[in-house]
Amino acid sequence: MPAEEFVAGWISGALGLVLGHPFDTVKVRLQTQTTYRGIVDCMVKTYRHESLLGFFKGMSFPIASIAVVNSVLFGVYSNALLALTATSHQERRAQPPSYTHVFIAGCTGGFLQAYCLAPFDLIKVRLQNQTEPRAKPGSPPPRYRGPVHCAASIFQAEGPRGLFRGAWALTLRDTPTLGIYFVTYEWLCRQFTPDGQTPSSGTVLVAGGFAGITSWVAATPLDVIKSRMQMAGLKQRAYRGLLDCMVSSARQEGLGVFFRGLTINSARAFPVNAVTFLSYEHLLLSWG
Ligand SMILES: C[N+](C)(C)CCCC[C@H](N)C(=O)O
Repeated sequence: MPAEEFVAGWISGALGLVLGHPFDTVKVRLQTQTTYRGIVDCMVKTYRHESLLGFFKGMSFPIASIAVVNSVLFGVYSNALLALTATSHQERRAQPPSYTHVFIAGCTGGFLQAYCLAPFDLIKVRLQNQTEPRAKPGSPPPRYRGPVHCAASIFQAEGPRGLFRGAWALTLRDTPTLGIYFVTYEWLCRQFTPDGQTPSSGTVLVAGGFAGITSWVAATPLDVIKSRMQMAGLKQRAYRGLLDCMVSSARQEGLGVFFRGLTINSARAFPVNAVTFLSYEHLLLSWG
């Protein structure tokens, strides 16, 4: 099983992640809290109360973990394509796989990465939603002191299953939308590249960026539900399941609730995925 794809996926995931984290924090807060009037309001309040550091809450952990998850995504994707089409990453420019194969491989990668991602994503969302300013004397300490403490507290209170809260919604979110992700990327690359040639860096940036946006647009409704189910059990109300969360969110807040965070998700998706694909392709090219 070729391993370079896993390593390239890890490095490129980490690079994309740092760039996207501030957007991600604003997104999670907008989706799960009702105190903000919009993106700008949330940014201003976060900056005022918590300084720039507020935007980077919960980042050290994703860097180590979500980057590994990205490596599962790209590694499984590439190896699934190898199994389906008997072509390696290098051979695929000359013999491009069909979009059906790309979609199936993307869904496979998406499905497997969702399981690795679930506990890390839960911890990220919980930490991002702690809006207390850092270490102010006299103020009550935040519930979680950091990622390890957060994981341990959830584990203690709810057992290992607690760490997989929202995992089902996450799997439903990621399986089809990562199929869409790779199909969009491949399709755009092929539009701007003469047959059999390697796409230029500019093409990879644009195709990666739009692949990220398309995939996130499709993923946003379930992203909202996922984040809410992950917060359930804390301040927020508890839901009986995914469907209950969907129905009661829509009843209370209208259908618009499913598009919360769409703008910020898209704004984040472009740079993150442009950089992820560019570094992924470059690393694989340079390793021959
Ligand atoms: C499938 N879904 C849209 C959720 C994610 C697709 C893009 C993944 C990328 N690591 C990012 O964070 O943007």
